[in-house]
Amino acid sequence: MAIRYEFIKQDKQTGARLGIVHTPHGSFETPTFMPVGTLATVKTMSPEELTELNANIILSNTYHLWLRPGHEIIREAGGLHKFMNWDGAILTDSGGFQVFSLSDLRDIQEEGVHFRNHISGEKLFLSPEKAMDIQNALGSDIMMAFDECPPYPATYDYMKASVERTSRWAERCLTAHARPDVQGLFGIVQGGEFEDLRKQSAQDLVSMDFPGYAVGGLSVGEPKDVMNRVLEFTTPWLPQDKPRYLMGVGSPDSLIDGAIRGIDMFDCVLPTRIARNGTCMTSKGRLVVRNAQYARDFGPIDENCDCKVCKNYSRAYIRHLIKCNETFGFRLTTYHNLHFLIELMRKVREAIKEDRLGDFRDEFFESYGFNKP
Ligand SMILES: CO[C@@H]1O[C@H](CNc2nc3cc4c(=O)[nH]c(N)nc4cc3[nH]2)[C@H]2OC(C)(C)O[C@@H]12
Ligand SMILES: [Zn+2]
Repeated sequence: MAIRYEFIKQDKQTGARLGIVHTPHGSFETPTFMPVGTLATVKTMSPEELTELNANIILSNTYHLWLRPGHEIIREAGGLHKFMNWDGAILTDSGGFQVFSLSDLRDIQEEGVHFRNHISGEKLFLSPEKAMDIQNALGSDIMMAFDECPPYPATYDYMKASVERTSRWAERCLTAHARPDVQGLFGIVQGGEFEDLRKQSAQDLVSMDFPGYAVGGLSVGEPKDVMNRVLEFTTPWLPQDKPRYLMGVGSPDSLIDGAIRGIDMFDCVLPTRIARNGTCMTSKGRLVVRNAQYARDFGPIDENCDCKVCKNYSRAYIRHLIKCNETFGFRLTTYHNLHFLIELMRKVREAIKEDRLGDFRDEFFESYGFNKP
């Protein structure tokens, strides 16, 4: 079996679950946060540092690797694990979202999507079969079905037609899947904020019996209360014995609120992206370390953090590096932000074990400043 989910327990205070996902490249406890490595690298981090951070699964991307360096090169290299020297688990997104978020001149047909390469401008075509061929070449442990992530907001009629096409595309992905023995394929639930369409999408995909399910079409600009409401009426339609993955979600409050609503896996570019402009996540909220107020601050980014960055480097030093555009500065803020989110998910799992995730949420939100009006 490529991917197997082991349900361990549900938190008594909330809908959060403790589980383990087993993959051909190792097992990991859930809920978990997955660092994003779009171009076969989690920007500025080495595989050894990712292991040191206890990152056991990372993301990469069909669309981006198809364009550069080309999936055939990665196939010849022996697959993505070998190419990037990463022996943990890898999940690849299918390109569905990237085509819609990065490219213009999109023409969506039943067969697939015609669009323009966002780098060279050349015309390209991506279909369920092509997306599966690329992911088969990459050899990721978890592959995503090729779907449409509709723009937010979208009309009911547009969303209904899109959900029905995404379900037909999911069927085609299952047919085109070459290695179900070593690669797990997740279906992606769509439907926007329409409860009946989310139910229809989930039921369509569950009837195809995927080894795992993603909730797509969120973190696309909708307010957080809309995301939370959509999760509340979507996750109950997903099987308890399969992993649930909320795509593109990464702020600390959304991770906790997603876990509370039954989500097991999360990914987002947020921690690594904001690190590269000198913004850090801390137990007291965001800290923009490049700001002048930290020029003579010789304390750590976060005095409640035990990461090697907070143990060995000061805000003043990191601010200096960032201001001088020194790569090492971005490595320090990235390492700390990834540690912060990975450590946050460890605390969430601990709270589930002790049936107190609701209390943990209140304490964390208070400290981080989310409850401030
Ligand atoms: C907060 O970071 C911004 O928000 C985007 C992440 N939000 C997101 N929602 C997603 C939905 C889907 C989906 O429905 N289907 C497939 N296949 N993949 C998806 C990937 C997704 N990622 C980041 O993407 C950009 C770079 C636009 O800004 C970031
Ligand atoms: Zn730290």
